[in-house]
Amino acid sequence: MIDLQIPSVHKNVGESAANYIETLTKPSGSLGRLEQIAIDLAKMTGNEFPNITPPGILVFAADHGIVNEGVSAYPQDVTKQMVTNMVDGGAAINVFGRQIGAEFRIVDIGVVTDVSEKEVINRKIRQSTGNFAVELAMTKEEVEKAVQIGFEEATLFMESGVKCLIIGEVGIGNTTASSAVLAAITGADPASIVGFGTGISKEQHENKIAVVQKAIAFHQPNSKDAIDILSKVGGLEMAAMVGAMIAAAQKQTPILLDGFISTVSACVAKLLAPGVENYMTLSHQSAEPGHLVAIQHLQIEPLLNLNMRLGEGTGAAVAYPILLSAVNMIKEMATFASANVAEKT
Ligand SMILES: Cc1cc2ncn([C@H]3O[C@H](COP(=O)(O)O)[C@@H](O)[C@H]3O)c2cc1C
Ligand SMILES: O=C(O)c1cccnc1
Repeated sequence: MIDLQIPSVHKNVGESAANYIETLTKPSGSLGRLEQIAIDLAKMTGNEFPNITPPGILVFAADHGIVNEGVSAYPQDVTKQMVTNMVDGGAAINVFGRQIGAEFRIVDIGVVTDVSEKEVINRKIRQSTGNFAVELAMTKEEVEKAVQIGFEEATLFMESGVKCLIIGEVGIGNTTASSAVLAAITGADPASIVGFGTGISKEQHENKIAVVQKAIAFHQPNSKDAIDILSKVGGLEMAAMVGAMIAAAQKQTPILLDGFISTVSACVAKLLAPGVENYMTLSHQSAEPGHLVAIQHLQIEPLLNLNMRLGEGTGAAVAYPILLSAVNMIKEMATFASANVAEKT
């Protein structure tokens, strides 16, 4: 298992950033939350003038046996097809990634079919998880392997120069796995978490709630044991995302969370490695109802609410320029003294 120790954030650097922001040529507090974002990034990176460029988008792809229960609006084949689409640059995450000058990598951690594209990093652990309505999603060893792989791939990505990590996913059925994981962690009724995912019908939604309720009753996951929860009702890409988040936090690299799957994985990461959450910023609030439950659990404030519900890392890529604005503010604005502007009377 990977090292789970998370370094403390640099509180003193945050304090100097806050003091320095007070000297910039603007009324105190007038850049609102951008000011706190700059302070938070300074605390994470240990640099009063943080560098978050280039951002890196790391997508983990995997399939889910739970799709046999009729929980998604799309066929399982779409996972592999979207991996190909991402390699070809046509997915939403490619578009938004290009627009922010992001580096992009995609890892196959458990797609059910063979992925032959050489651009896809092949770290397949198994072909899809098991159907957790009737069996374990995966063994505890497989969970630990996926966490380890996520950790390794994120580490390599950061070593290549990435300064802010966006961790995305693709995997048909993963809103069901995320709902079950969140129900296991929070104890909340799946009925208050389960949403419409890719756009299922009302009948399918009722079935999806029942599937998650039954799975929780069947497996009785231990709410305090991240590995137990992932093994019983999780996903391979979720476990890899957890490992990637821990790697970023250990390198004191800011993590920009995306939507439902990303935030649920962040809740798991916090359970496994407390302190990891201090390196996270939440990009947006997804339309998936369970996202609010995860947000409240993590006690983190989303930057945007655009009614998005796609995943892939898209919300994070769209929100990244907000982080960049905060950083450029503290790096480039003149001070009252340097610009010879009169201070408040
Ligand atoms: C074309 C397409 C592209 C996607 N990109 C991300 N997702 C998102 O939707 C899926 C989860 O929803 P559910 O649990 O309802 O299957 C995941 O692949 C997630 O990344 C997509 C879904 C589709 C159909
Ligand atoms: O919020 C998300 O991340 C999400 C919602 C629906 C489908 N896929 C992802």
